[in-house]
Amino acid sequence: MDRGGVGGQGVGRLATAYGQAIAAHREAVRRWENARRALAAAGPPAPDNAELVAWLARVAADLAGPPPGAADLTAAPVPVRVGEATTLDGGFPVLLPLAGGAHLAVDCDARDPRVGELLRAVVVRLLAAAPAGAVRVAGIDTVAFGAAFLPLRPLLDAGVLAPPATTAADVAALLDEAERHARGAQHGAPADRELLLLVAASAPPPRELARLAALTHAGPDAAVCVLIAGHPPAGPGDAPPPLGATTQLRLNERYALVGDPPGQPYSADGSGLAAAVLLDGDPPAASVAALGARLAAATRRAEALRFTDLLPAGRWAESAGPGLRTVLGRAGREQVTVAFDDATPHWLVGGRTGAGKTVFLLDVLYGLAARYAPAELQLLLLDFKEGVSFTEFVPTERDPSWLPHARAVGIESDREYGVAVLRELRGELTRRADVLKRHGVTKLADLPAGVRPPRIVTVVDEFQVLFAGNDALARQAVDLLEELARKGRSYGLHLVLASQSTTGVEALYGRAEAIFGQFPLRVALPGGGGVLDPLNDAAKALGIGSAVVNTAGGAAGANTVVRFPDAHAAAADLATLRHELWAARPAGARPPAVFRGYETPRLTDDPAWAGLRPGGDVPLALVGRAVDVAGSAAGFPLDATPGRHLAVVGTATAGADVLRAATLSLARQHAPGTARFLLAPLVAGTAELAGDLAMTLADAGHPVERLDAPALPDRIAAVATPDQPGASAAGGSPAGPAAGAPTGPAPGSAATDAGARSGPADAARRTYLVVFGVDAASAALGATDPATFRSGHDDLRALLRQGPGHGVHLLGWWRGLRRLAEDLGGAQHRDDVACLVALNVPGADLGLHLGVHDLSYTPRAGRALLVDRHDHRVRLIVPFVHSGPEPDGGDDR
Ligand SMILES: Nc1ncnc2c1ncn2[C@@H]1O[C@H](COP(=O)(O)OP(=O)(O)OP(=O)(O)O)[C@@H](O)[C@H]1O
Repeated sequence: MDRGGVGGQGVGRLATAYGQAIAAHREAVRRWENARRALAAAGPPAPDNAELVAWLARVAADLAGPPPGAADLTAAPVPVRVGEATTLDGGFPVLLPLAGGAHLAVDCDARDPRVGELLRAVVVRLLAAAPAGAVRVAGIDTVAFGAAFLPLRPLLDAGVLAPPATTAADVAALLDEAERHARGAQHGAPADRELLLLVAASAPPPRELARLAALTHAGPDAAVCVLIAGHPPAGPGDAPPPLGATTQLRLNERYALVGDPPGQPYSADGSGLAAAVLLDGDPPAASVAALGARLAAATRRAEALRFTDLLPAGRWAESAGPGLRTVLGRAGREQVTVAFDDATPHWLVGGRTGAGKTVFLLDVLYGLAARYAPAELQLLLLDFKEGVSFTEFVPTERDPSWLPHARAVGIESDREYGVAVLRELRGELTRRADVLKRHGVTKLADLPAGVRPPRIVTVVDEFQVLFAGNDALARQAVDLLEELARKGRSYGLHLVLASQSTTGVEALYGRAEAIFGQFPLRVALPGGGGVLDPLNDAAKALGIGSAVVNTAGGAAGANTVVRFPDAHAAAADLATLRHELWAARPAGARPPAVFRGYETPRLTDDPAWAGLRPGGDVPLALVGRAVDVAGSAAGFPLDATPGRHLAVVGTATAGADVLRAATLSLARQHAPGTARFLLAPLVAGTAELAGDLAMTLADAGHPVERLDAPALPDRIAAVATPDQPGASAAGGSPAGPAAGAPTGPAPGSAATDAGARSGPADAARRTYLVVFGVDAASAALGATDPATFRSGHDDLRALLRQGPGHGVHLLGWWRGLRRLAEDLGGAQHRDDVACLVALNVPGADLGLHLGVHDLSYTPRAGRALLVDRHDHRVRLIVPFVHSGPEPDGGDDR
């Protein structure tokens, strides 16, 4: 049994001593030393034996070292038992160095049952030696279709063993993954390395074998350990690729012959261990099951991602100067950080509905808000769909807290709101460009900390809605988006565009590339592969709670699969954090401006209402809330210019509400007795509203008259021109209350008469003629006076042109554009009513009436278009509605 240089007698004694030592780990070193001393006493050891002694001593020391489950398999090889050597003096365990850059090859494949058993035993021992989660196993079995791995089923169930690769394509994909793993490990921090144990139960085809062989040369930093069976193959053929750092086993009928382990040879001449080895059999099924259960439990524990894991140790501790960063989740055991910076200034996020888009955004937004103070970060949050994505961040009756970074939040937004947000951002961009210029720098990051404005992250959920109309509004959105995407990077303006569908986005007038080329960071949630390159199908296999994060514009090969925690399931943590941040808000911080698409605003709830008081120069007729970022009140100043009248147009009954809001807001700007109101409820259903309105106005001390259609022409004639009797405001000898009028001139009106006659330009002396359904009076207005040949229409037109000059304004609701145009006397007179609120009027008709060819307006419930022909303002508004209790007129100031 004397094979090579290891002397049989000496080895026998050493082995016996070592065999006993291994049985009692803690005793190993001491006994080994005893054995060595005994050997030394017997004479100088042969050089070969000295090496064996050294190596076995180290093995023994190792065994006495880390307890099971604690070995670091990527730092250095660990001794793993493969069987028992038999000598004349008895047996001793054979331990081979594996992992830490050392590998194993067996010349027979797993069709020899001993090989399968050996591979499984080694897999189990390596897994048992390392901490849970530190080893991942991938199997290759192209010969027996994975049969070699069947007994390891509990490990498969535990998620530490991948389903074996059984076809050439599977093997190629597995090697791709292994090579990526190796590259990642080589560039990653040593502490984060996970060992990939590649187990080939048979040698793969030559190409793949060459790749497998290359991995054995990659060194310990690659964190790969290869166990390959069927190598080198028996029989003739091309020389197989040489393996690096590998212990080679050869099987004969009964035994295995063990080659020299890498770096720790048994022999001087490469002949290996001079003892036949009986390989270990399968590990007991119960042990495999127990190991699987232990690893599965540990994996569950390790993988339980909590929302709080995303948060930093301290709040608002980071500077946004170089960019914004937050932890999104984990890839394997590694934390994944995402950034808004020069490399990834904008993000594109895709995922089918229910894929976790809202959760993803909440994770990111709260993660950022916890890291950066509001002076470093602001948020504009815009959602186009029905849902609750961003309601978190705004105060409600139940929870008054808000996220202090949120500047504006749009919930179920209109496209117009979206464009308003983009316009606001462009304004910000221009302002920032000035600041940068003044400081002689080209990037926000280069500004001194004291003057550096916050970075602004704008999230647009379901952004494709912006382009849905293929109209002027869509074109504006595209223009704005392109400019912001292009320039935002330098100015600290970042965009997150999220969508459940990128179809329609292609129709970006050929500018999709120009826009999305500026979005290097792509996040594909389940069903969101559309944001990746067409050749990149990494999103196909995603489950809820994971995403492909790609920093190369979606290109294949730059994917990281990230798991992120379920923010919905951590509502209490979110609320705690929000309250904490809210409590820390800077003094004077204001809650975000909120636009809720479904809301029906009431005049008396609007902050502008509270600010109205008598004494201003030009009274303002408020009609609704603008669809803009600030949610400002929308209205018309009614000054002395000809044409300062209000026409509300459309059949929608909201027309009456708009007139009511305009009337009440005007009344609030007049001291009692300085304005009078002539109310003509001509449309069925408006009498009650006019009655209530009259009562409210009278309670506030304003003279009110009610008119019916027949009385209207005379009153119009009376107030149309300054020289008409009764033209002046505040009860200047009105014809008396019309039928059913509840009030006459208010008490005290006589006292104001003198003032009313003091001059037509006196803004404090006004008459407001409020007609609910001017079109209903067309017969009465059309009638001609047989003596003068003047019709009511002539007087109406005189009023429109001359009335404002002496304080008389018409507030009229027409139910059709044609009637309005007719009453005005044709298109050339359209400026005679300069203030228009269009309700359900087709956009094309409105454009025609106004002489504006590219007017984009789609009539819909709860929206109106405000047009002021004098200052060329056209904007979408949400008209004030009348519901609930009456306001209390002008007395509650
Ligand atoms: N990381 C996660 N882990 C576990 N469950 C998750 C995770 N992310 C999301 N979910 C679950 O998936 C469901 C859908 O999530 P979410 O509301 O974010 O989807 P969405 O894409 O915004 O849907 P929609 O577009 O229809 O509003 C929720 O029930 C949520 O709890």
